[in-house]
Amino acid sequence: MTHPRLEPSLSGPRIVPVLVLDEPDTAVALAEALVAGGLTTLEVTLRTPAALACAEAIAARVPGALVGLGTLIRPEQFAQARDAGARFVVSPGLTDRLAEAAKTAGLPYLPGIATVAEALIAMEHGFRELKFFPAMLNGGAPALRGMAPLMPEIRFCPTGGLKAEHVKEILSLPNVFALGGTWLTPADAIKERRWSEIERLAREASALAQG
Ligand SMILES: O=C(O)C(=O)C[C@H](O)[C@H](O)COP(=O)(O)O
Repeated sequence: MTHPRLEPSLSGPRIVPVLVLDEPDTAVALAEALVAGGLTTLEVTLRTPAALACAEAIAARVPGALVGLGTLIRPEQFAQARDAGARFVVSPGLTDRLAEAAKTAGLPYLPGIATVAEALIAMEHGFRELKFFPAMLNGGAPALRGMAPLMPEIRFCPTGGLKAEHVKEILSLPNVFALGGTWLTPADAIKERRWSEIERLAREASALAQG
């Protein structure tokens, strides 16, 4: 059995800002800047105590944003993500217990893989959309190109070490449906509430992805 997919819900540029958030009002302002810059699919990482509240606030208050939760590393986090209104979920790696929790939650799920063997295990669980992580450490575009003929039904979202200069090459690969990263949301820009700078970074990334 295959799992529900994220790719059909994506709209606009195939770039997913990966967000580390501390407070819901700031999260909403940041998400508004990203959406204004054209990036509408947002991943809130479960790395901070306020992450669930931040994702919930974005889902409720930022029209046009498709919000997911990332960094799910424990099975119970899948139900928490669903209850917070997440439309997709992401993990840095995959275990049997995470796979079962993802199937129960029923949300589109991107399990992280770093090797061919891990991709095959994810396929055995029925997942066809995978996060390739950390992408640049594990070979970047050439590694993805190498995996394409082996498992043509797998669609990847690489993250980890990606910057604006990687966007064009990576999105041109046949087995990549999107890519993600934190480079669009520098921590100092968030801290100093420089929303126009974030909007500009988002607009530049959107143009690269569509060009
Ligand atoms: O595993 C998770 O859920 C993560 O949040 C990992 C992130 O996708 C990367 O850490 C991206 O981070 P950068 O390399 O700074 O772009």
